[in-house]
Amino acid sequence: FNSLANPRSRKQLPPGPKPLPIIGNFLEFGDKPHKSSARLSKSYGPLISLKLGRVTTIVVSSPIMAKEVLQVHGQFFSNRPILDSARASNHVHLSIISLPVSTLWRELRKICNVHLLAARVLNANMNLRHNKVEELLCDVRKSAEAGEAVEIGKAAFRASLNLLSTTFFSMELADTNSNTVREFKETVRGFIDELGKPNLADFFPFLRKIDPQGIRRRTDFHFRKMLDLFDCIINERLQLREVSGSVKDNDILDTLIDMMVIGEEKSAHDQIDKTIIEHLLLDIFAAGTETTSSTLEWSMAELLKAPEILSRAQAELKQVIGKGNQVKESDITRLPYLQAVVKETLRLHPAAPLMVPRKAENDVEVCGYTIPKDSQLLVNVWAMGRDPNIWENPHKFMPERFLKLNIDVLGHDFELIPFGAGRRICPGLPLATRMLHLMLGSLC
Ligand code: HEM
Repeated sequence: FNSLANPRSRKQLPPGPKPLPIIGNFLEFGDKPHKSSARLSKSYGPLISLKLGRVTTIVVSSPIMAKEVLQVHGQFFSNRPILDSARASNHVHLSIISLPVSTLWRELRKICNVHLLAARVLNANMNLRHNKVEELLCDVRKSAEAGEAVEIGKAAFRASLNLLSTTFFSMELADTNSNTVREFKETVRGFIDELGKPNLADFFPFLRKIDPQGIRRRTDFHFRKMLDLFDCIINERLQLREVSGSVKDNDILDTLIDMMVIGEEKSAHDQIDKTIIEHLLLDIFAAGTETTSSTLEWSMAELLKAPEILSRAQAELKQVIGKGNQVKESDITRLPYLQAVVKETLRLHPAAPLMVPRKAENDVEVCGYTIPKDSQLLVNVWAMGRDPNIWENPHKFMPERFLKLNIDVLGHDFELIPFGAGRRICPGLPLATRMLHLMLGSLC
């Protein structure tokens, strides 16, 4: 695997199926691209190239190759291709997800890492999440007492959204106005659905102007609604501050507003204004809700299919926390089996099976092949999680495997990277893992 072995002049694309004229390999790629590219990798190897319309797409599906592109050559794959839907509401120029590595992107990452999602901040607001989980349990109990089935997917989405909004806005959003909560949920769902649809304009850039499926237009509508909502929340808090003098909640919303005010005074964060904060919140809610709730839903589905695993998780909870006591985030480190259940869920059902696309900034030589400049790079996390060369009984849900393995999801162990790796690794990882363990432990 000497990535510099081949002379630069011999540009050789990684192997892959022959593309058809115009559509390229769209038919092979299909509507379950993580599964189809896993199948193709069996014939062509762990580094394959496909042509999707006009876009050269490289799919990586082994930990060694993932390390090559995300770590060894990470600096050339640190940006992302721009989805046409991200152009809605001018989001692309302010979005932490879409921005290339730049001063603004670094500033936004710093805000996330230091002010929003650092352990110190998450410890300070964990009681808010504990209260919200109690509400989830109340709803589930009520349904159980009435003999009604609980739709876990719906409950998980609601709970994830509530935990996220309570973390960022304290209690206000969820408590003051239930219409706002409902509208918020519908809007988040709306744009997540749009972002999940394959968009012809991304594969045939000349179609961008006409937005053939109307995805950018509808995304624009949802983005505007969300941005208006964040604007209202910020304005309400600013008014509250005016009424109560300098009294503050000292929560994340206050921190963000302080940054904005400092921004107006052009000191430390002189790039950060209200618009940027609103777009950052938009990304956080887009990236943090469906991912967390679908992972929780899969965990519950796997546990309900395997009662002996559920019993073992319950026994651990009973022993460590005591029956009837509330699970707290501070208990997670003492619950190795629960942690193993979450890892096993992320191995089999990563919320982003092909990670979030990256883009090659230059021609890059990897293991004797050339990944051409501007091609899109996908890392098949789903295929690596099910690779029999890496995992024993790869398709079986066996949390106990992680009790023996020293593997975590923090981006160092390339066989398990559900949150990505390298400089664009998911900044929400610390909050996502807290929410997942808290909700799953509580439901168990
Ligand atoms: C189970 C839950 C989650 C999973 C599996 C997940 C997974 C991912 C993945 C795979 C990436 C791309 C990483 C890369 O390119 O290396 C990502 C990026 C991102 N995630 Fe998450 N995520 C989750 C929850 C969250 C939460 C709760 C938040 C916010 C609080 C969040 C915010 C973000 C943001 C802002 C990015 C873009 C970072 C950038 O491009 O610089 N995620 N996530």
